[in-house]
Amino acid sequence: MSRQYSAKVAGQYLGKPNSDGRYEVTLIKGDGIGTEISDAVVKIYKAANVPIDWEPVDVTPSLINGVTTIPKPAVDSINKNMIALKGPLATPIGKGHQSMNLTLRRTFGLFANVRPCKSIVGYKTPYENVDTVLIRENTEGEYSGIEHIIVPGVVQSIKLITKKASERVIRYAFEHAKSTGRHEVKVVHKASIMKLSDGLFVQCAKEIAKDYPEIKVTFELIDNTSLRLASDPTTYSKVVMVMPNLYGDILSDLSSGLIGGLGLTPSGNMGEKVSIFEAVHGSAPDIAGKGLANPTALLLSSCMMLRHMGLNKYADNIESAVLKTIASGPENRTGDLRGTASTSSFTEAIISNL
Ligand SMILES: NC(=O)C1=CN([C@@H]2O[C@H](COP(=O)(O)OP(=O)(O)OC[C@H]3O[C@@H](n4cnc5c(N)ncnc54)[C@H](O)[C@@H]3O)[C@@H](O)[C@H]2O)C=CC1
Ligand SMILES: O=C(O)CCC(=O)C(=O)O
Repeated sequence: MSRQYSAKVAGQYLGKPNSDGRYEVTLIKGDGIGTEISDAVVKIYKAANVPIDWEPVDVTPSLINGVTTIPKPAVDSINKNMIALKGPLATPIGKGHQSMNLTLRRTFGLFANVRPCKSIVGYKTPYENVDTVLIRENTEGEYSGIEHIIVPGVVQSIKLITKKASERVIRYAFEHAKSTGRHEVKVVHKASIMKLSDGLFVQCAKEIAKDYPEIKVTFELIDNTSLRLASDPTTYSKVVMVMPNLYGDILSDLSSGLIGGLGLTPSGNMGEKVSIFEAVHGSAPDIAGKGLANPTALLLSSCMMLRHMGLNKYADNIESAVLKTIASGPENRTGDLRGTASTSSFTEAIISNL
């Protein structure tokens, strides 16, 4: 029943267990539904006897010299453990501090955001056998945060694309394809319009592809990819998609919609030394505090994390229990999956299926 959500290709996990064979993992519970879904993960890990001790940290942002900054104890904990599980962090719209999600990715050089999306057996949607893998450049592009007011009523936002960041995420995508048996890397872009920025991304891919003659490389305009994903996602089943930041953000939400929504899709932010695993979704303020949140996406992200740490048997056990629970019927599913379960009754059902 294992779905093998794995992201083990970039920097290897260098953490070591203590003398009792246990690992320390930094836990950022997050905002909105973050506490509810993180508590579900902690409870399930305890029941599954996963040899992990959580180190919870606070990432409330502070502005130091006008720069959004992560509290030092959180930075120290992540640097020490080299691995973290993160709930969603809310970002104010059109004002306020910069995104802490992006700040974490930049601070720890988490250059590749791996977002797999696979149909859940037993939960029917109009799309069957979805099995996509999308890798999003995670440190620059449209999310560089370089914006100016030129004159009132005219603003400029700079999309920064560098050879260095493009090359490392594209190489990661080829390595990922190689290690997971996917035979094609599809570079998603809009170089017809952004001839220089996306053009550089495409050019880097053409160069790197020469090092991987066994992997086919193809190129597709982002608008075409959106159409084809919504028409027949199975054509992407043997493919690893790689793309600049914003495209990856949008296409991964679109992909979630194909299999039942944001409550289901995991991700891993991969760096050379540190990696942080989190759901694709945000803090869901519309359902926060109501016991309605689906913890599946964070749980599957944690399974990616366990496999990155080499703790595969625990990942398999938890993942199987989650999928079995969802397949067992609407009374054991949360409302986003047209079910009647609360976060806590869903969590108990998973525990009984471990
Ligand atoms: N990586 C992160 O931490 C991310 C954070 N955000 C932040 O989250 C906040 C809210 O953003 P939204 O646009 O509302 O997106 P969202 O992903 O929080 O919610 C979109 C819709 O999906 C539902 N949903 C999401 N996760 C769910 C879950 N686990 N179970 C059941 N339903 C779920 C929500 O109820 C809502 O209807 C914003 O402040 C945004 O900046 C958004 C995306 C990613
Ligand atoms: O911080 C945010 O709100 C954006 C995060 C984001 O782009 C994502 O995780 O998909």
